Amino acid sequence: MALTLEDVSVRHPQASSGQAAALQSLDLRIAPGEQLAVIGPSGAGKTTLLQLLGCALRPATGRLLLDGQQPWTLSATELRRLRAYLFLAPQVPPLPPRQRVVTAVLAGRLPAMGAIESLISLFKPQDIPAVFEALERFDLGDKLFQRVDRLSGGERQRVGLARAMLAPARLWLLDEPLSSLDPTRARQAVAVLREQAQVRGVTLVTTLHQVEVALQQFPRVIGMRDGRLMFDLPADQVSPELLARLYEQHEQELHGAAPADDTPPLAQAMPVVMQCR
Ligand SMILES: Nc1ncnc2c1ncn2[C@@H]1O[C@H](COP(=O)(O)OP(=O)(O)OP(=O)(O)O)[C@@H](O)[C@H]1O
Repeated sequence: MALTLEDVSVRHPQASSGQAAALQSLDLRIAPGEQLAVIGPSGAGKTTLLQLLGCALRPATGRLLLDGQQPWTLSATELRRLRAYLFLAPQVPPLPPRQRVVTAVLAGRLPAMGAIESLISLFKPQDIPAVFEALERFDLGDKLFQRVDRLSGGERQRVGLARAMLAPARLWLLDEPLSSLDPTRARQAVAVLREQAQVRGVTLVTTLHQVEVALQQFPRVIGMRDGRLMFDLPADQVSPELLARLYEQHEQELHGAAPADDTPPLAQAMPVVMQCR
């Protein structure tokens, strides 16, 4: 899927009137099948950018084009059809705690299913081999029939990523997909995601706090700060000076520490958006 942003600004509906726009005058072009990482300090607008691309938030000004179409000018039916091709994975996957892993992963297929098929899938999982294969890619084949609430945070996050393998999407938007993974698992997960995106011709945009992973494993890296694009470069052209400027006054985030998060634990565990419909 091709993505174009022309002078786009975005405001969160809940933002106070004095609050600056979360995205400001963004111009961006992403070709079909491209893979890129978005980095920047906490509050830079990375998640907002994914929400915009996933049609969860609409531009306040400017134009967003997905495969040449302006989603917000489409009819409700056409928008729903377009959203079926978008896979937006939040940092904390919204997995129902009592659900079996197999059902949770199959939920990735829901946008391609009719109502009756969806219901059947909920009670009698279909195509278990495809789910097993998806889980195996993330080293989770033995968790197929495990309950979601018996998984560790890292396992849950990988189940959320395995969902992408079942989704009929042409655009994967992954928000901090590695935040609960150790460095080895993180690298493996990125390798799987990149390989599978390439095989399927899927465009892949991911936000990352791990700057090293972004630079070493992605061909194109976007640096954001204060809702603006600071740079958009091939990874090998992102210099230490650029990074120092991007993370000025947030140096601990550049050097691997997760940003301080004062969100209460319950709110962190709340589901956000997995599939835009
Ligand atoms: N629901 C919301 N209502 C109002 N303002 C919001 C909302 N979500 C985010 N913002 C604001 O929008 C700006 C961008 O936030 P965003 O979550 O996109 O940043 P981020 O780069 O993803 O940060 P982090 O790395 O901490 O996840 C911030 O100033 C933030 O306070």
